[in-house]
Amino acid sequence: MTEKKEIKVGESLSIAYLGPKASYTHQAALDAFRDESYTLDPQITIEDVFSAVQAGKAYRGVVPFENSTNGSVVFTLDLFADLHNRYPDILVCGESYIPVQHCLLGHFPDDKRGPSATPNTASNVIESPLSSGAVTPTNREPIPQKPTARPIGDLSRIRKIYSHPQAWGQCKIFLNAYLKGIERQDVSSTSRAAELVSEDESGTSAAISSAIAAKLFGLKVLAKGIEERGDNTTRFFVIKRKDTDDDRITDQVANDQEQASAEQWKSLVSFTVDHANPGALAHSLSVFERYGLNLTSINTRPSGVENWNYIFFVEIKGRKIEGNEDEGEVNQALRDLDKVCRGRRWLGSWRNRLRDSV
Ligand SMILES: O=C(O)C(=O)C[C@]1(C(=O)O)C=C[C@@H](O)C=C1
Repeated sequence: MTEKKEIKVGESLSIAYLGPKASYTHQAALDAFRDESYTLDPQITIEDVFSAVQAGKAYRGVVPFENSTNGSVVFTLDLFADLHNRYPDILVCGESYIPVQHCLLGHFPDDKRGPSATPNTASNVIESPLSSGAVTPTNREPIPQKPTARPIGDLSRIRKIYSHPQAWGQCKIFLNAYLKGIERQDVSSTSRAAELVSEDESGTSAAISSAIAAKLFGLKVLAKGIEERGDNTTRFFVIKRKDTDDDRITDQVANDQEQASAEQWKSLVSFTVDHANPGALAHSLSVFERYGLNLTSINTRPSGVENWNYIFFVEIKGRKIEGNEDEGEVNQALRDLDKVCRGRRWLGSWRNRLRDSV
């Protein structure tokens, strides 16, 4: 996806993304903003991306939203839930699908590293899933899955693995088979994990990250394609501030090209319901059916108001038309939703990119 923008001579627009360089979000940012007039600006956390866009320091932001194997990125959903009203002007204005092939990155034993780089003799280090019992049927897993990837190097010295929390769930089978019981540490991104391992003098840590990160941080690929599904894909959102000047231009151009194809668009809305009222959620969802709007995803997060109350995120096929609140199916559905839900927040419309990439 490539965004259009009004080009002002000499101006470089900043795109905030979850960094450091070589994160999957970096790849998504490169995919969405190919034009050289954009400057990609790595941030430490997903929240920093929201803050930079909300504060107007960044023209756009790129954040992970969901993974095809491991589901929603809850950090991002919580920022959209915005329980403390810190990001009132953030809207989604684009999406990007990036195939995610994870590698285990680390050091080979012959790397010149510190004295502690001695083999880990802990009995819980599994060298082969086939001989180790890791694929033995159990009550919990009667048909155990075998990892599709095998280590290229020796993993016996690894004592700690770093990665982004989303990655663990995408590589469960490999980790269970070859690195069961090894300490795992969550870090802010997979490329940050690679950076930390590159700084580890002992040579006994590893990262789940990308092959690009291996090159950037000078690490060895100890195993490749360790995700459990070959079609593993993460979806990223491009976010903007709702009052960004260039939107009018972007939307206008898009409008001319696609007047008749609301199907080509997706929209996100969040709402809360009165949990004491039976049917409150069903009534809220029925407004989309009423206007023939197909739902493409539903998520929930705790509402922050009361335990066991939720904020619902609904994604639909269709586009909100700005200006005239009574025009178009999405506008009408939102008007009806306001009558049945407790509170609602509009979170944007953007071009559907699913068919472009997978
Ligand atoms: O850590 C990164 O490299 C990211 O860009 C984040 C992220 C995510 O949050 O889903 C992106 C893609 C992968 O699914 C794993 C991690």
